[in-house]
Amino acid sequence: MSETALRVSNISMHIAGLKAVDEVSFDVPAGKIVSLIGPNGAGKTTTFNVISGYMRPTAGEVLLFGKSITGLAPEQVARHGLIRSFQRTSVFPNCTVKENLLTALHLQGTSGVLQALLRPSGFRAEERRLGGQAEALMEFLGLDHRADEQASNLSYGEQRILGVGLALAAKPRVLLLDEPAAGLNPSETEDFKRMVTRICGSGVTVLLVEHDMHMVMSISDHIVVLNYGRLIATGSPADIQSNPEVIRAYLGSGIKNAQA
Ligand SMILES: Nc1ncnc2c1ncn2[C@@H]1O[C@H](COP(=O)(O)OP(=O)(O)OP(=O)(O)O)[C@@H](O)[C@H]1O
Repeated sequence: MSETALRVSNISMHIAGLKAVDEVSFDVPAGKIVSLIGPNGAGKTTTFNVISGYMRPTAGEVLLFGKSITGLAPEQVARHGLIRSFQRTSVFPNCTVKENLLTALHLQGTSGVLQALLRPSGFRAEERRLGGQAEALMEFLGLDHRADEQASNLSYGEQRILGVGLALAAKPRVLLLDEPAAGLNPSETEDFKRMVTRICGSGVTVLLVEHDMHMVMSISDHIVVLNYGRLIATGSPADIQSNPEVIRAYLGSGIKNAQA
């Protein structure tokens, strides 16, 4: 059996008297792609906010590889290896693709002004090391041919991929993706799906919130369904597609949308 990367244990998040998330528990196995789905207002974003430290849950616990990260600030959660990539693109528009990745890598690196002043050769070695990592990341993302392009000149799909690249620069063990396919055209969605599969293949566990049911059903190992803040089903894509409660609450219209 595979190790549990992320355990969400009985979390509740009450906001102004509303049970946005109500006693939700699920596991994300290491090395898998898990999708969190459900109708608008079901509590998906709130669950992401709790997991990634943007909200402290009213009750319950979040464990990352067995260690509690409940109530930690987002930067502390990130230091433990859980990184969240946001729905809106968050690239530096006036920098090139390579500069974007180098900036993100520098934030993880050890070089600093003091080190540069004290030991310029060490600083140069660090620059070379990060340059090599940026090249490898660009190749992994399929953006190597765009290395010197300003990020604002990339297509929307490429900008989303670069946004994920910035998250990957932090070397996550678990990556949370918030509606990665939103606004992407079908061919960009295919590119994105391939990249998510490659990310998972490289050993990073992926949890995503997504409304595009074609994407969810084709890439997920496991699906978690929320409705009105409560967990109503978990299972494989096949289990979920044939679950009457999920069809009633969500997939009835979701499948129609996905096929449109
Ligand atoms: N900061 C907040 N203040 C008040 N209500 C909130 C807040 N955040 C979430 N809610 C409410 O909590 C419930 C769950 O919202 P949430 O955004 O988590 O759902 P969702 O499943 O992500 O929806 P969507 O698919 O539309 O993004 C909703 O009823 C929402 O209105």
